[in-house]
Amino acid sequence: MTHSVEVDRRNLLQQIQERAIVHGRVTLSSGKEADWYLDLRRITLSGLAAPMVGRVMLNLTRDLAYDAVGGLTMGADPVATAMLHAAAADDDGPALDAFVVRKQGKSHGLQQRVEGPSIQGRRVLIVEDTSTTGGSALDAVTAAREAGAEVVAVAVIADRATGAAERIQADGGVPYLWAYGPNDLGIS
Ligand SMILES: O=P(O)(O)OC[C@H]1O[C@H](OP(=O)(O)OP(=O)(O)O)[C@H](O)[C@@H]1O
Ligand SMILES: O=C(O)c1cc(=O)[nH]c(=O)[nH]1
Repeated sequence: MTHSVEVDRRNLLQQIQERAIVHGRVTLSSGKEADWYLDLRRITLSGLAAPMVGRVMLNLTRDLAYDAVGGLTMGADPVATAMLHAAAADDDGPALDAFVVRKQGKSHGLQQRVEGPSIQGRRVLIVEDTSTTGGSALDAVTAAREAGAEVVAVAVIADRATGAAERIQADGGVPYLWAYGPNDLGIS
């Protein structure tokens, strides 16, 4: 089956608006306070929406050359695997591996921080479900570089327009792409 990028983008946005936006006072990962929250796990772990996430994120990053995708567990994990499956479903496109960056290195087993097929010497994309300060994505950028990868960019489903773009570009030295911003989501 072929999928229209515009239809996917529209349908995914509708899913996010209907199911993931939560209004109310919340404390964020960074310790900052906010008046709204995006629970994108309701989207990336949805059987209906996850395939759209994969296709929209592949399309968003179509001009970049990379062959593995991952980020800081756990928000990034279903984004990366959605992209892996979307790439696998496309007979014309190249295969894509996924990887998981642990929040801390493991102290037993192989004691790795980055799990999955080796990313050493490979061009990789760092993903997130959403970014606020960009700190989680930057943590993953650093871990991927320490594992020997070349990071080509960071891409997120939804950006909150709270400084992540500037920080990732300045401190990470890579482009930052997002599929939807607050205006798209209807939040200001
Ligand atoms: O840009 P930042 O300020 O780093 O915030 C964004 C991060 O916050 C959320 O994860 P959270 O830390 O809640 O952990 P989780 O992925 O384990 O749910 C989200 O999935 C991002 O990883
Ligand atoms: O900054 C965060 O922690 C954060 C913001 C948001 O909207 N959604 C989320 O899962 N985390």
